[in-house]
Amino acid sequence: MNSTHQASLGSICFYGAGSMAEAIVRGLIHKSVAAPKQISMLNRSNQERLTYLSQQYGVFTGNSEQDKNKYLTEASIIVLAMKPKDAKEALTELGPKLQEGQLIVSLIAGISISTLQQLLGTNAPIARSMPNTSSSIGLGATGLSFSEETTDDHVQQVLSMFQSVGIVSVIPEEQMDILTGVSGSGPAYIYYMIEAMIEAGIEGGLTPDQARNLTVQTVLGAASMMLETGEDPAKLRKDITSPNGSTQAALEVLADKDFTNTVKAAVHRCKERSFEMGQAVKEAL
Ligand SMILES: NC(=O)C1=CN([C@@H]2O[C@H](COP(=O)(O)OP(=O)(O)OC[C@H]3O[C@@H](n4cnc5c(N)ncnc54)[C@H](O)[C@@H]3O)[C@@H](O)[C@H]2O)C=CC1
Ligand SMILES: O=C(O)[C@@H]1CCC=N1
Repeated sequence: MNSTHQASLGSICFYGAGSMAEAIVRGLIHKSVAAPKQISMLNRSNQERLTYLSQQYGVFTGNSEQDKNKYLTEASIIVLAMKPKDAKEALTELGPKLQEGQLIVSLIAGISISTLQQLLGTNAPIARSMPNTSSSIGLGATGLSFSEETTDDHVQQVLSMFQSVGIVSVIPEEQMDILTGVSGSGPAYIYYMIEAMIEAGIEGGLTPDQARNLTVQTVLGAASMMLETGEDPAKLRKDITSPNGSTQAALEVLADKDFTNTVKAAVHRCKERSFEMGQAVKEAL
C-alpha cells in the first residue's frame, strides 16, 4: 500500500513505553505526523526511562494511577505496547476505563483480536499491528489487520500512523504470525549476520571501524539494489558470483551449513513462537 493518508490522529496514548513504543513515537514526531503534545507514554515503574522520553521527545509521560486514568481516558487512540506476558494485567485494568469511540492499536506479538477483546471485556475497535524497530527512522515494515468494529476513519488513522514510519501491508489476521517471522523480528536476523561479518573482518585485519562501515554499506547497498532495480535477489546474487571465484567459495560454505533451510527454520520458529505466546495468554483467560 503506497498512497499516503492524512487522517487526523488526535491524541495517542502508548500503554507501555519500551523500545517499540519509542521507535514509533520517534518516527511520528520526526515525520510531523503527530506533535509531541498529542502523545503520552505510560509504563509500570521506570521513572528514569520516562524522564528520558519526555526530555528526548517532549511527550507527556507517567506511571501513577492518576496518570494512567488521565492519559488512557483522554486518548482517542490507545497503543498497547507491553509484552505479551503483561497483557492480561494491563488489559483487565484498561477495559473498564475505555471510552466510547476510542480505538485500540495493538503492537503485541501473538495475541489475537478476539483475545484482546476478551481481556478488555468489550468489543472495542482494534487494529492489530506488527511493526519493527526500523520505524524509528521511517523505514519500518508493518503488518495490519482490523477488527470488524473499526470504521473507515479508524482504518485511515492507523494507516496514516504506520505509513508515516515506513511501509504497510494489510493482511488477514491469520498471517500475522508469519509476518512476525519475516519482518517483525527480521531486523534481528540481519543484525546477527552483520555482527558476524564485522567480527570476521576484524579477525582478517580490518579495523573495527572499517569492518563496521564496509559491512553496513554492503547491507544498505544490497537492500537498495533490490529496491531500485526490482530484480530478483537470486539474479543479483548470480551477478556477483564468478564461476569458481571467491563468492562461489563463500556461498558453498553457507550451503554446506544448510544456510537456506536454517534461515527458513528460524522464520518458521518465530511464527510458531508468536502463536505460542498468544495461546499462553488465551489459555489463561
Ligand atoms: N521490540 C520489537 O522489535 C517489537 C516489539 N513488538 C511488540 O511490542 C511490544 C513491546 O515490546 P518492546 O517495546 O520490545 O518491550 P519493552 O519491554 O521494551 O517495553 C514494554 C513496556 O511495557 C510496560 N508495561 C508492562 N506492563 C505494563 C502495565 N501494566 N502498565 C503500564 N506499562 C506496562 C513496561 O513498563 C515497558 O515500558 C511487545 O508486545 C512486542 O511483542 C512488536 C514488533 C517489534
Ligand atoms: O521478540 C519479540 O517477541 C518481539 C516481536 C517481534 C519483535 N520482537
